[in-house]
Amino acid sequence: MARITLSNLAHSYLPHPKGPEDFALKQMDHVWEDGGAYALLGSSGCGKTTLLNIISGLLRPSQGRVLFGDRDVTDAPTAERNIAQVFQFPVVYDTMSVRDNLAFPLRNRRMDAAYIRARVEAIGRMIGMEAVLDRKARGLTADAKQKISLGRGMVREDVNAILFDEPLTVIDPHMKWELRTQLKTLHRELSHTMIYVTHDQTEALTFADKVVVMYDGRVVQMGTPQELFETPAHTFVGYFIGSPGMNLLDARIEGNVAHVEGCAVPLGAGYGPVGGRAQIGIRPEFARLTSAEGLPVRLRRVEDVGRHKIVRAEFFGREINIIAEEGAGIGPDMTRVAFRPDKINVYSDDWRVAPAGRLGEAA
Ligand SMILES: Nc1ncnc2c1ncn2[C@@H]1O[C@H](COP(=O)(O)OP(=O)(O)OP(=O)(O)O)[C@@H](O)[C@H]1O
Repeated sequence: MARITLSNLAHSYLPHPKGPEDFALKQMDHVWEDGGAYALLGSSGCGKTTLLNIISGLLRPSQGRVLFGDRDVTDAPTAERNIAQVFQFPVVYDTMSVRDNLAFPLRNRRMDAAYIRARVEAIGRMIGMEAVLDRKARGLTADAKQKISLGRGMVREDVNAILFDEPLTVIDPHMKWELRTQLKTLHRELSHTMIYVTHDQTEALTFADKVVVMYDGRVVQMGTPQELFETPAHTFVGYFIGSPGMNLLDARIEGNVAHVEGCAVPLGAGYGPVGGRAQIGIRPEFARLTSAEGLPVRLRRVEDVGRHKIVRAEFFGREINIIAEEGAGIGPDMTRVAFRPDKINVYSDDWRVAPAGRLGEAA
């Protein structure tokens, strides 16, 4: 197992890139700590697969170095990197039994037969296929075949890292939850470095200890699910994570007050001058409808989604979402929305601005 360092890395698929827009991965430095469970989260086309393929050696970066521990592997082929990779669609040998498919990476490395038998049975149990180990893979559903691919990715205990590229796309929703939980358990048992690529925030937040969010070829934040929720470093993180995402409003910041369309919104901290496009960001969970204080809004609709309600309101042509308790009464006089000051984040040109000091603290 190894710590993986990406140093001064960038990648363009073009032979002669002219500017940043020609790079699928913009210049980055990033470290994946040994034994971490990471999710790599971002929307389609942001560079997740490119990054994964550079780590596994399927792709050589056009700039920068890849280190496993202290070893520079930038030019090392995939086979030398000791990486297991699970792809979006199943890769199984149809003519082999489930057992032989699972045993394949171990037999390749000439492991002891008794060890292979025990290990394959343990993995078979983990993916819920112990009863069909001796069946041929041919004729199994796509779902079952993908479970074999997952099992094969995890069968070796001696790999540097396991990379999963949207591995649950073809798995049915119930099994998805179960496999994700099992992957997490397996991570705790084996402490492999695992990098799990997904564009699904639920998958990312339930699997990973640290979520790496990518946007437009860059890592915009690495953090725990709680950090991504409470202090999104970039407006994309605020918008992409959460359901609905963070509310963003253009503002002028003056110390501990944000001025939004002529209304003063108290902030939980003081700020120095905020340049560029200034915005405040507030999660719908920390906004509430009131009749007396806050920004004047027009209620558009209320969606009952089980444990809570999502209130869609409008403020000067922009949507503001509010999450209200299931039993909350929403009367016709509730035409204002107030924010929890300590939960408001401030952004300058999409990047979070650190407060100069919390209220009540020395700045
Ligand atoms: N082989 C390639 N040749 C040229 N451009 C490519 C190639 N592979 C990817 N790209 C481009 O690089 C950018 C990043 O693609 P990548 O597949 O890494 O994104 P992704 O985040 O994994 O997306 P998805 O979730 O859709 O797989 C995209 O603009 C894509 O069109």
